[in-house]
Amino acid sequence: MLKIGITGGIGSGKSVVCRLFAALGAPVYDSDTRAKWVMTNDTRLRDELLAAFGPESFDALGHLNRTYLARVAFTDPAQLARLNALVHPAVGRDFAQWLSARQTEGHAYILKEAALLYESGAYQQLDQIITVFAPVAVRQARIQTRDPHRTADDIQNIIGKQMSEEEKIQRADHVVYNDDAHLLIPQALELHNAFRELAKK
Ligand SMILES: CC(C)(COP(=O)(O)OP(=O)(O)OC[C@H]1O[C@@H](n2cnc3c(N)ncnc32)[C@H](O)[C@@H]1O)[C@@H](O)C(=O)NCCC(=O)NCCS
Ligand SMILES: Nc1ncnc2c1ncn2[C@@H]1O[C@H](COP(=O)(O)OP(=O)(O)OP(=O)(O)O)[C@@H](O)[C@H]1O
Repeated sequence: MLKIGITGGIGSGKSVVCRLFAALGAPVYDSDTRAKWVMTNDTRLRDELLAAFGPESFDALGHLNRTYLARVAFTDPAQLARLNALVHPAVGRDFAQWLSARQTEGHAYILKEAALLYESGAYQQLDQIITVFAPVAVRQARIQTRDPHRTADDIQNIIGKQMSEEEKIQRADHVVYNDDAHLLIPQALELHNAFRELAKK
């Protein structure tokens, strides 16, 4: 079973592309979603987050205070590094459990979606990497529509904390162009068929 990574900057369209692969039957692990799940449900990690970032990290109902953590982490590289150092290993363990459960289901390949595949080092455990590309202006417009609470500065702040699209394109095995100038479904179908063929070897 092939392990395929899919990455791309904020708003590039990773999740949309992953939904296409899911429609074709591929299991998808969404690191962003699972990161929030482990931050809320892994008691050891919760305690570490509370110790590192204070009681504001969670609301009275025990839900992650994402706005607070985003403000702390995305405006201070040292705090972001601290958050990543706590969260990424927990996501790595969670992914390993998810992956072992997929091994016996007969899939040709699985997808691991993560904005930070290269930055977190997670790419080293994967067979091939797809990066989803969209011009920064397209990405900013998409995020301002999807996340009205994020200002242009907020988005720029996050973009500045992620590897450049150019470097991701250089390092990736495949690029999906999600720039409003290329159709997505043919690109996903072509990769789906290529991975199925590769898995037979
Ligand atoms: C700081 C948090 C709580 C903010 O949550 P919020 O819902 O506001 O933002 P969300 O998670 O949707 O992320 C917004 C955008 O920032 C990007 N992003 C998320 N974490 C990081 C990070 N550590 N470094 C750079 N970009 C990041 C995502 O790709 C996304 O495009 C959350 O991003 C977080 O816990 N990040 C640290 C854990 C992490 O690295 N997750 C990413 C995959 S493992
Ligand atoms: N080709 C497209 N045409 C129109 N809207 C799109 C297209 N691709 C993505 N979008 C929209 O842009 C927004 C960002 O897409 P998506 O959530 O897939 O990006 P992402 O890379 O997963 O972002 P993040 O890193 O923030 O999770 C979403 O609202 C999505 O519906």
